Amino acid sequence: MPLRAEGLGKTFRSARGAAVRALDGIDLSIAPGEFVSILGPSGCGKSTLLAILAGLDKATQGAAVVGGKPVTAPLVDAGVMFQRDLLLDWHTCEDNILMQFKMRGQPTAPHRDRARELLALVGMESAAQRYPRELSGGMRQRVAICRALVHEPPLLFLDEPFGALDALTRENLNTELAALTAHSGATVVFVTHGIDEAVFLGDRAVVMSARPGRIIADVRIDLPHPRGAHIRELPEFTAYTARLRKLLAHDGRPDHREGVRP
Ligand SMILES: Nc1ncnc2c1ncn2[C@@H]1O[C@H](COP(=O)(O)OP(=O)(O)OP(=O)(O)O)[C@@H](O)[C@H]1O
Repeated sequence: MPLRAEGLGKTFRSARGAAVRALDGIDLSIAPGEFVSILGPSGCGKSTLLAILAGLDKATQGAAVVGGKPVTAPLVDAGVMFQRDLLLDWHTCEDNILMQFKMRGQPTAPHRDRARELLALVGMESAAQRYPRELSGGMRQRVAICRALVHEPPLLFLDEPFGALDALTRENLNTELAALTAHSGATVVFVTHGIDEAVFLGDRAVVMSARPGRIIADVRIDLPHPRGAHIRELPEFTAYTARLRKLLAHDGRPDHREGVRP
């Protein structure tokens, strides 16, 4: 499903009434099936942008448009995943996944096989009847991925889903997510602080400036699919990460410190 931000801006009112301009003039167009990573300094408005695109928050300027229609309410078809997995500790992993259907007032039985299939795809088949509290952080995020995908959403919004995990688990989950999203054909918006995972997963990496967040670069990641672990060994991979690191470090400005000795 195609997704657009048109001149999107957001100003918050702080508790004391001061204006906090989080986003300014965001224009972004995402094609169906595209995976777009969003990078930017802390507090630049990445989560706010994601929330507006998903219909969880409202823009104060411009609009989010999904499938040709302005977004005015939470997108019920979308899959979402956050840094905190938000699994319900009193339900089994399988029932957490099936919550997608319960929440929509739909029967869960027809989807039980699919839930198990997804768990197997992320190496968690033995966890179906276990409770989230018995699992490690990485295992919980695997269950959360299954929950975000089980209803086959045409859109997926991921806000730093692996931010709290160790580097190796994160790399493994990146590989699994690449395979799952390539297979599902979903349009994905992925907010991250991780330059490596932005490149590894993305068809594009969008870089935002410090607040108010504006788009300062939109880099097409021309790496082959399917994205397996070998991708990280390619010289092009390193070239992309170096380029993005530079853009983030300089916030899109020329390096004024060039030639300045410490
Ligand atoms: N409800 C709110 N009320 C007031 N200000 C807010 C609110 N939500 C976010 N902000 C402010 O808007 C700015 C953007 O926040 P946002 O969480 O979108 O940034 P971010 O890029 O996702 O940050 P991080 O990378 O640290 O998660 C921040 O300055 C934040 O303090």
